[in-house]
Amino acid sequence: MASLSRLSLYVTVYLFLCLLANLTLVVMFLGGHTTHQHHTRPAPTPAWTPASGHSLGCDELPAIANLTLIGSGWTKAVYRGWYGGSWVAVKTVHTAGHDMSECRGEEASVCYRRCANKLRQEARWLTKLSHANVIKVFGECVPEVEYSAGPPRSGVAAVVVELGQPVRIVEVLQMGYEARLKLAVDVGRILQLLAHSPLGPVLMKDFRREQFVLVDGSLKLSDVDDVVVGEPACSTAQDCVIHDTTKEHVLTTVACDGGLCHGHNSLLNSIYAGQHFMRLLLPYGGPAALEAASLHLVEQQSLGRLDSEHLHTAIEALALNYSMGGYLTQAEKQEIQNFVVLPGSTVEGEDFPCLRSDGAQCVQSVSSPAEAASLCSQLPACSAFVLLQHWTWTGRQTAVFKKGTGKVREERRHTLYVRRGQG
Ligand SMILES: Nc1ncnc2c1ncn2[C@@H]1O[C@H](COP(=O)(O)OP(=O)(O)OP(=O)(O)O)[C@@H](O)[C@H]1O
Repeated sequence: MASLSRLSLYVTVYLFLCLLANLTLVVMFLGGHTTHQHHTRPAPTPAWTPASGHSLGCDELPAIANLTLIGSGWTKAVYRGWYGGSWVAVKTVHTAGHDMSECRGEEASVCYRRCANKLRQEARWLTKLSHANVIKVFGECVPEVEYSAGPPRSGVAAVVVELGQPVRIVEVLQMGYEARLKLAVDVGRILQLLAHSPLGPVLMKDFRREQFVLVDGSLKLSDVDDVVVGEPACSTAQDCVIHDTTKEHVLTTVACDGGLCHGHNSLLNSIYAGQHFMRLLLPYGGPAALEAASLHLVEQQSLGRLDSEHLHTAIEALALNYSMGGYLTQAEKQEIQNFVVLPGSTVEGEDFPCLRSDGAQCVQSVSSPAEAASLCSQLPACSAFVLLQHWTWTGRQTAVFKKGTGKVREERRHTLYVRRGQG
């Protein structure tokens, strides 16, 4: 009964998310722009590339073309713009945002300056945190001038950064296992960075998906204006208690040592990351043999038993296990003996659909020819498979499974394996 009501809760949440996603699309359509599709490339503006190392400043800001608002939060309004042949994101003060509208008692210019300083501080922290999973800063312009509202132009505080796309739950849920595993590895690396950053141990007070963006399939930290640098102060262990998200139950306590709660930030970031990412990214869709380990990892994380360091190690180990096929049994590894190998050959057609992939072809990455042989043996329709010269980010090779070997032809870049007694 309990699992039935949990199931109906999941279905309701899922339907709500779908509805939300559709509404968002309608709103974006009516608004005349999409937040994630790049428009046709405009003509190049001044010679500049993100790799040039040249930092953009107030002089370059007016030359950023095709500005479109792509997102906003409490403090910032973010635009996409075109500069020197590349798309960039321009962060500005959100003049209609919470931080500006909350300070009614003060002069607008005072509030604006506070927000502009927050922008500048964020640019500094992003630069100091420099990492493959942190958005790159290309320049900033925070002039000491009077408050001036509107899109980025001279006189407006702005920080130019690498452009990403928002992390949308519906899209994440539609990703294949390997793409989700990549994001989980990225979360682990971001947690590790925050725990041992050049700034000291950093806590993301407001750890939500909105604080991250996707760039070419990688997760990157993009919003660090609301972080705490350094562990909280304490006088007894009681000050170092970590509660669950409802703030009602004590999850765990870290040591109070030398007046600081040691490991507090690392543990709390890990708990938040479990709720907002790992729960969605890890448990399902991978090899059945990895499911139990993945579920255990997510559970340990939510209970506050895995700090950032341990989570990072565990997720890297999981990814390595996946890439090497460490989960295969001896019997599964032996299946390859039932196949004949034909290097430089392929099969034309003979495709069949399967649960592992979309479309008419059965395509999947494999850790080795032995894993492909084992998978083929488990599929009643399968009598051969072709290994392509294509490897995924984990180093696994792409295999195409075939139902017959009617038309075998030469193909230098393929290796054909035919089940004995077939064809
Ligand atoms: N580099 C980027 N590329 C693309 N979109 C971005 C980028 N940075 C931020 N955004 C989008 O703009 C939104 C607002 O940006 P940001 O989170 O920095 O503002 P904020 O005012 O600090 O938000 P919050 O109130 O959540 O703290 C984000 O949720 C994200 O969707």
